[in-house]
Amino acid sequence: MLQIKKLSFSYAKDIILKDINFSVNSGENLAIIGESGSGKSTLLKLIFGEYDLEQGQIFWKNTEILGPKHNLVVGYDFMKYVSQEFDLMPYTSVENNIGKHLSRFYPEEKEQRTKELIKIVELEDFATTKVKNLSGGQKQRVAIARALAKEPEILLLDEPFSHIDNFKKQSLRRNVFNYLKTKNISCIVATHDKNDVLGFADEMLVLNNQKIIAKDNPQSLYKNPKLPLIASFFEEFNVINNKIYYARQLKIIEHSNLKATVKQSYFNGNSWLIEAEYNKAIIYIINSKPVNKEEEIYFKVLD
Ligand SMILES: Nc1ncnc2c1ncn2[C@@H]1O[C@H](COP(=O)(O)OP(=O)(O)OP(=O)(O)O)[C@@H](O)[C@H]1O
Repeated sequence: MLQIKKLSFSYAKDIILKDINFSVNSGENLAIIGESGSGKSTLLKLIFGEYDLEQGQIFWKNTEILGPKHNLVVGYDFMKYVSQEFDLMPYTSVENNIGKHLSRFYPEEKEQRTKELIKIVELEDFATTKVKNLSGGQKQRVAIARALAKEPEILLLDEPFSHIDNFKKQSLRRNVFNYLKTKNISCIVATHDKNDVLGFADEMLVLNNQKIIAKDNPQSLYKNPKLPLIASFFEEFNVINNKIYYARQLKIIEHSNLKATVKQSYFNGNSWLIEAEYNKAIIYIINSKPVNKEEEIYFKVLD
């Protein structure tokens, strides 16, 4: 189990994280969300041992994770970290990057393991390509495969699919997260993308103003977002009478005492997002078809 106890950290004078406490079980997938600059990457780097803590402690099982003041080399064998920078060897092939840390004394196993990982990240066609000739998304996939090569006990992923196109994203998420579950590898994912969370994370932690403001499973946080910040991570939402409603919880009807004026309609695949003015504020409603600008509509709120 990973345990974070009373962690606080500042870069120079700016306090980034204050009194952070949480734990992650073996095999658990924890998603960390929060606005840009809320400290997600910093928290991952602290867990990896890249910086010294100002206060608090981090443990993986019985090992205390210590920063550079105490360790000549950053990091531990049981933990891997895929940063937003990837840190690959550009002039070396995909397969050599992935197999780099695997033992050369067992060439057959090394080759088999490398092949297995290349398949997980769907890079079979690029196995012998030099990394410098890959796209950003392909490099990101090499970095993920390399982190998995020696089967860590815990994996830290910073925006792991951010450079990967939408065609590949969903299948890669399934490959990687299912692989981690089968191997009982704990995983912490910092992300802006709800699709990295819904369907994969066991728990979700929300960072804001140096603190954890919510921690629960994604289903609960999605169904009952207590704060606009949490709702905004998932979908377009409205605050009506101090309650949060997703756009799909507002329904246009023939007549009601809630009247709004339409400002814009946006096609979003399954339906249309209607932007309208209600009580001098902008609200969003999901509708099956577009509505003309300046048309007056009535709506009801579904609980
Ligand atoms: N090496 C550093 N030195 C000083 N300040 C830093 C450093 N790295 C990050 N910061 C600051 O710390 C704060 C948190 O940054 P961090 O990268 O952890 O946020 P984040 O939530 O991961 O953001 P994003 O979602 O944009 O990646 C930001 O205000 C950032 O400017």
